[in-house]
Amino acid sequence: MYALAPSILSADFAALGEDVKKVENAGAQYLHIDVMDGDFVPSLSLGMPVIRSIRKKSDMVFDVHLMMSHPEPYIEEFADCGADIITVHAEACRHLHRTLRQIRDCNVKAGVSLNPATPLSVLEYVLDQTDMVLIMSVNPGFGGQSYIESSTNKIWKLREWIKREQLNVDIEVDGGVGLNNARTILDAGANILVAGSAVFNGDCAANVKAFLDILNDYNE
Ligand SMILES: O=C(CO)[C@@H](O)[C@H](O)COP(=O)(O)O
Repeated sequence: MYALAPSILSADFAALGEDVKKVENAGAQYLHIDVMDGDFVPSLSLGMPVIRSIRKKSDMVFDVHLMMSHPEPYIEEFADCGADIITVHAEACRHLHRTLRQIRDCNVKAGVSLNPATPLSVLEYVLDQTDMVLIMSVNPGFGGQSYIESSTNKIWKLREWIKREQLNVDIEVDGGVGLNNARTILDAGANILVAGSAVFNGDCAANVKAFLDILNDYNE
């Protein structure tokens, strides 16, 4: 399954509910929600009350990306807010294996994210406990950055590994994803594209449709 996950970090926060409806009505399947703590990343974004509010307005898959140091005490509450997938950073968890179990115990899919400098090897003993790997293709914290080219090779290697082990793990890519590089990223083996500025800058319905046209070629 191939999907688009518009990142609300680039939405208009004064009209967030409307922006969410726009991308949902245009056919986006996932909604990427970045939670930033000002410690793991040098920025702050939004938290549980916002997620609860938009959950009432949307049936999309809520893909909650915790860019937080030590997220463990908050997992249950994010699940209760309506997250369908909770992704934590390998770099931010003291006991990653335990945290992934904790997420799955909430009946939510468990994702692991890797910063650009983090090697795939940190996944060696947790890949079979993981529903999705989120490859950060920018250093996390801000929208509108340029795609780091070495991410493509990382995606290839991870897809080969998942195939070799016959696992069912999604690969999501986040940062600098646009219509210009979407096919390269999908060809490398990703199946979920996060896009912030490439969706919300300009006509979001038309932008979503342009991404879905590409993704549909892979869904066939
Ligand atoms: O996690 C992040 C940034 O840290 C992202 O989800 C951004 O929101 C992606 O923005 P673009 O690079 O697509 O503008």
